[in-house]
Amino acid sequence: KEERIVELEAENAILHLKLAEYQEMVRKRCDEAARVSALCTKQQCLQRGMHAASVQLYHTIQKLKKEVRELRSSSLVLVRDFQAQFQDWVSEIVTAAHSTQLCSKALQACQSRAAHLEQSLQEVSTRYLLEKQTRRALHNSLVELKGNIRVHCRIRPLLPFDHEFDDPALQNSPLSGKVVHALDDETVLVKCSRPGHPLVNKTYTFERVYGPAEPQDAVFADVRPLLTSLLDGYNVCIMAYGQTGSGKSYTMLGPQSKNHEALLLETRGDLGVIPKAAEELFRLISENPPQSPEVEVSIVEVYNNEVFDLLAKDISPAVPGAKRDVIAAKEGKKELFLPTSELVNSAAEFMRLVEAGLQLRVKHPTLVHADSSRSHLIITVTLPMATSPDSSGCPSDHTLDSMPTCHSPRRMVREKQRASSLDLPLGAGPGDSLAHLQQVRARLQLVDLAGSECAGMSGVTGPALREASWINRSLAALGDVLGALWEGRGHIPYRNSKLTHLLQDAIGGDAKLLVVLCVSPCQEHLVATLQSLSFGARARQVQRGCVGRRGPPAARRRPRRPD
Ligand SMILES: Nc1ncnc2c1ncn2[C@@H]1O[C@H](COP(=O)(O)OP(=O)(O)OP(=O)(O)O)[C@@H](O)[C@H]1O
Repeated sequence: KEERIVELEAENAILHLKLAEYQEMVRKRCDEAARVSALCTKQQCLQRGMHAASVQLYHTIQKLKKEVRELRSSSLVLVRDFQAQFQDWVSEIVTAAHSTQLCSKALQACQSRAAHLEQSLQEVSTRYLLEKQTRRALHNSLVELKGNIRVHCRIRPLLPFDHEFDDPALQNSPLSGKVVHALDDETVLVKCSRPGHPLVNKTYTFERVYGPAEPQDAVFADVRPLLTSLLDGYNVCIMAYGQTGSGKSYTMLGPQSKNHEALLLETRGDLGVIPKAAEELFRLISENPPQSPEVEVSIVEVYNNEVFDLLAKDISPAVPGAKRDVIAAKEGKKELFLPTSELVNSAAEFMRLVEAGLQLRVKHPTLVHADSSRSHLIITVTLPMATSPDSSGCPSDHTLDSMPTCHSPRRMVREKQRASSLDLPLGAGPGDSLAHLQQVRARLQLVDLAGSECAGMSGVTGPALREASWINRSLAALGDVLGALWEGRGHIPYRNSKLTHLLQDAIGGDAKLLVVLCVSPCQEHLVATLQSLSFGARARQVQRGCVGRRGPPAARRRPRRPD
């Protein structure tokens, strides 16, 4: 029994083990069944989604099929349209090609016509230029025959010290802008406007008008022929006139700097009339070998109606060097001022003298111009002219200015002073007859006038006001002299001012006189500009009779460019 019990217990244990095994299998099968059931559920969902998607896809495909059908029919229509349009275009292109051919033929015809017209325009322009030159030459000859004063006008550009400079709106405003314009190379247009009044345009005609952009070279190009005339024996005077700050010193000397040495160093284009004239003078002299290379220079300034010698030397050993000396008029047959004169052999020597003189010139800053010249500067260049003893060649009676050759320079200057003080030929002894004199002199005067000014605008007081008053008085005296000459009065009031007294020969005599009017373009200077332009207009009306030449007849000399 016990064995049986053990057997049964062992059997029971085995059965328990099997049961546990079967339970484990059942649990695994249950897990698998659950997983399979979840997969089945998921698959069912997917199947449902796929069904819905396939239904949607079916609808979409149906729709797309419909659209493709529509597209096909509309593309057929488009193709048909395009073919029709293409046919149109082809026919248009054929027509255009045809008309292009016609046009190119017409263009060729036009081009040859234009070339022809251009050529004739060129011919006409050349003829016009020639005619203009001829007219100008004839006008110059007429001016010369009548002894008229040539007047050129230079309009300076707007400059940083002008109110309008930085403001383009002001520049074009009729009440405060640029009101003076060069209409062409002979006409100045002034737009006169006052608040509450209509705009009045005034025009002035001169022998030459330089616009603001015209360089120094353009001014000198018109001065150069006068130097040829000087070497041909004519007295010449070139004078810059205008209100303060209008560009007189710029025109005559070039841009000014405190260091006057700069005059020699300035770029060539900027040099003014005086340095360029010096170079041209010595160039012309070097081309004419019989001509003496020495010219005599004197420099004076008229300041407060006194004449100052700017080349006077202080000979006292204590203060050697330059001295600003007053010159009193010497009474003789004719009152004369006798400034120191020096002989120079080259343009560089000439300019060194000018620079030395400028160091002594009186300047004073004003509200209108920070570097205002307070005196009239007169540089006189006297040139001995070689001639034969019997050559008369001189229509006027200026042989009194003749002088003999062959003296040392120092003696020549002294003798000249002595002779001119008596108004006799230099070196002429008691027995000398004028017919035997071997040289005559031609004179070039280069004048940088002080500028007229309105004390209200320039803001000067005290001594500067006195200077301004003398400047205005001497310029008024210049105007009076021109007025008297214009009216042909018997008495010309040269002696009313030292300025007119000194320039008497140039203004009323036989010199070729060129006045360069300098004007500002600004509205604020309009009154002074109109005054300057009226002065110029009056000056060119003055007829002084034929200008006279000193020296041998033109036939004996090398031909020069006509002035
Ligand atoms: N054409 C120009 N181009 C450039 N700058 C100019 C011109 N004209 C004048 N200027 C300048 O304008 C200023 C005044 O000119 P400038 O000294 O020649 O006047 P001005 O008429 O001699 O005056 P003032 O009578 O008071 O001495 C200077 O700074 C000068 O350099």
